[in-house]
Amino acid sequence: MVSSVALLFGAVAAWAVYTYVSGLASNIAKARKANLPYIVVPAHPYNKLWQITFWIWVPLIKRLPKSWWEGWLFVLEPDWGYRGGRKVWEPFGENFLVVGPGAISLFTRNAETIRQVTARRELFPKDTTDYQILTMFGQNVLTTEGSLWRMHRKVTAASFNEKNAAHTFAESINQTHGLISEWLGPDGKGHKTITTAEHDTMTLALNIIGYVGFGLRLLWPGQTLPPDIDPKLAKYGSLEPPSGHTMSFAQALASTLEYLLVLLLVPWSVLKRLPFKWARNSWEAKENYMGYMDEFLQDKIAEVRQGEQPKDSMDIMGQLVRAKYGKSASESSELCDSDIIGNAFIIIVAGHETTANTLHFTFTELANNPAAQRALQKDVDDICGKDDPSTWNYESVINPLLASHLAAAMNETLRLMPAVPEIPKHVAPSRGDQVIIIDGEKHTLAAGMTVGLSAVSVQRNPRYWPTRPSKVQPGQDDLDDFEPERWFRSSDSARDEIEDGDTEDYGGFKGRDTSDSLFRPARGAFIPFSDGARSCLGRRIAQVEMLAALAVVFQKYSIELAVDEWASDDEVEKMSAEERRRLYKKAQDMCRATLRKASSRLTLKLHGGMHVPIRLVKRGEERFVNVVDTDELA
Ligand code: HEM
Repeated sequence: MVSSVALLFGAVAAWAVYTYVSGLASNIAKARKANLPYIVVPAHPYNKLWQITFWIWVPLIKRLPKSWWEGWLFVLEPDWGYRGGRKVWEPFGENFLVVGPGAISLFTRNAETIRQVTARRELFPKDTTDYQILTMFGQNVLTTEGSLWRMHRKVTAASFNEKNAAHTFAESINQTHGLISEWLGPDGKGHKTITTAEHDTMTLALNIIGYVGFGLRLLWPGQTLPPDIDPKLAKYGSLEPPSGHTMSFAQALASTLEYLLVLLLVPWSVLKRLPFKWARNSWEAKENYMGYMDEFLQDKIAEVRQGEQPKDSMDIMGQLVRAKYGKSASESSELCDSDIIGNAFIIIVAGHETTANTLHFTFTELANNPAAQRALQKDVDDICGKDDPSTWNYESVINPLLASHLAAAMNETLRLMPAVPEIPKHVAPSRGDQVIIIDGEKHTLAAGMTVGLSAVSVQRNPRYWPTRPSKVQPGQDDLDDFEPERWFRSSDSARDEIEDGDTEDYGGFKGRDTSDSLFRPARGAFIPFSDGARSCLGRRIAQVEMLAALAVVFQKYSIELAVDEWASDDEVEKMSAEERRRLYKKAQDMCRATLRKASSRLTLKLHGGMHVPIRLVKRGEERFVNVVDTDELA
C-alpha cells in the first residue's frame, strides 16, 4: 500500500517536472525563433498562483546572491514598468521576451511594434479569458472579442458623439463646483489642508459618470436636488435610500466600485456567507446596485414603450434600452437585458477610476510645479476670462482648451502616470505565428504569446520624446519629470500608419489624442488610451471632463502643497520669499517620493491611504506658488 502511494506521488512529481521542463524548453525555442533578447524566469509574471504568492517568494529569492536574480527578478514584481523606470530596460533595448514554463510574453516600449500590434486587431486581439470576471453583471464591450465585440462596440459607440461631449462638459462644470465647495470647507475660505484629494476626485468622476451612464444628476454632501426634477430620477439622485434599498444609488455605485476586487474574486455564493465586515459591505453594495439596475432598466423600457422622447442628456443605458426596445431596434436586437446592464457597468468601471486618478495626479503635479500652474492659469484667463463657467460655450472653448497649457498638463500626466500602465494583447492562437518588423528586421512571434504594450515605458523613451536637462535630477534628462511645457516643443515625427492595418470604423471619437498645435508624438509612442480599433471609447469624454474641471478650479483658485508637517500657518506668515521657497522644496521632494509609490490594481493610483496633502486657495491669496520657480516667469 505504502509503496503504491509513493509510486503515485513519484509519478505525479515526475509528470510535473516533465511538464515544467518541456514547457520551458518549448518557450525558449520560441524565444530563439523571435530573435529578440529574452530572460528565463521560474514562474511567469501572469501566472495567477505567482501573482497571489509573489510577496512570499520575492524576499526569499532576494536573500540569494544578487548576481543570481538581478537580471530577471524585477519582471516578477508588480508595477516593474512604473517603479523600475528606464534602467530596467537598459540591458534589452526596446523589446524583450519573458520566458516561463507555462507562457512566453513580449514586453515592448517600441512605437513601431506597438503600431503593428494595435493596428491589427484580429491578429493581436485581447485575451478575453482574463476579462471574464468583468462579466459579472453581463457581457460587454470590454470583455468580448470578434463579432460579439463588434456588436457591443457599435451599440455603445453611438452615445460617444460631440453632442454628448458638450453635455458632459456642462455637467463636469456643474460637478466641479461641488468639489470646490468641499475643498473650501464650511466657511468657504479655503486654506484648509486636504488629505482626501484622491477620494474627492473619485466622487467627482463618479458623479460625472452617473450622468454619462444614466443621465442622472448625483449630489455632493449638503446639496439638494432641483425642485423641478423628474420624480423618477429623484429616486436615483437622492442622498437618502429610497424604499426597498439600504443605500442611495450613489452610495451603491461607489461601494460596488470600492469593493470591486472582492466582488470579482470571491464567488458570490461564498461571499454571502462570510462573517466579515468587508464581505457584508460588498454584498450589501452589490445587492443594492443590482436592484437599482433592474429598476432602472424597467423604468427605461416603460419609457420607450410609452413613446416618451429621450431626454436631451447623455444616458448610455437609456440609449442601449432604446437600441433594443425602440422603434428602430432591428439592427441591435441581439442585445439582451444583461448585456445592457453589463455595458452600463463596464462604462462606469472604465470611465471612473481612470479619469479620477488622472485628474488627481494632474492637480497634485500642478501644485508641485508652480510655473506650470501659473502658465495654465494664464491660458484659462485668456480662453475663459472671468465669465461664469455655466455660460462657457463648449463649441467655442473646447479647441482652444485642447491646444492650451491645460491640455499640456493633462497629457503630461497621462504620459508619466497612465491609468493603464501596460496594455495586454496576445498573438491570436488560431491565426498562427505572426511576423512583425522592427527597425527593418523581421521577428516571428509565436501563436499564443502575450504582448504587453508598456505605455509607461514608451512614453518615457528618449527615442520618441525630445529632452532637456532635468531641473530636479541633475545630470539626467527631463523625461521622468512633469514638464507640460514639453508639449509646446516642435514635432518632427510623421504619424506613421500601418499599411495593412484595420481601417474599419468601430465608432467613437475619430480625432487625434492630442491637438495638432501641440507636440505630436510618433504614433505608438503615446498610448494612454491605447490605439486602433480597441482603443478607449471614452477618450473624448474623459478629455472634455478633465479640461472642464481644470478650467473651473484654476479660473478662481490655485492649488498648493500643504506644509503643515514642517511649519504652522503663523510661522509661514512670517517667512520671507526665500524661506518659503526652501520650505516648499521639502513638500515638493515629499510629493515626488509619494507619487513614485503609486501602484496599479485596476488602475495606477495611490493605494492604502497614501496621499499628498494639498490646499485650495483663492487666486491672490497664495503663500507659495507665486514665489516658487519665479525665475521661469516669462
Ligand atoms: C483618463 C481617462 C481614461 C483613460 C486613461 C482610459 C484608458 C483606456 C485604455 C488604455 C483602454 C484600453 C484597455 C485595454 O486594451 O485593455 C480603454 C478602453 C475603454 N475605455 Fe477608457 N480610459 C479613460 C476614460 C474612459 C471613459 C471616461 C470611458 C467611458 C465613459 C471609457 C470607456 C472605455 C471603454 C468602453 C473601453 C473598451 C473599448 C473596447 O474594448 O472596445 N474610458 N480605456
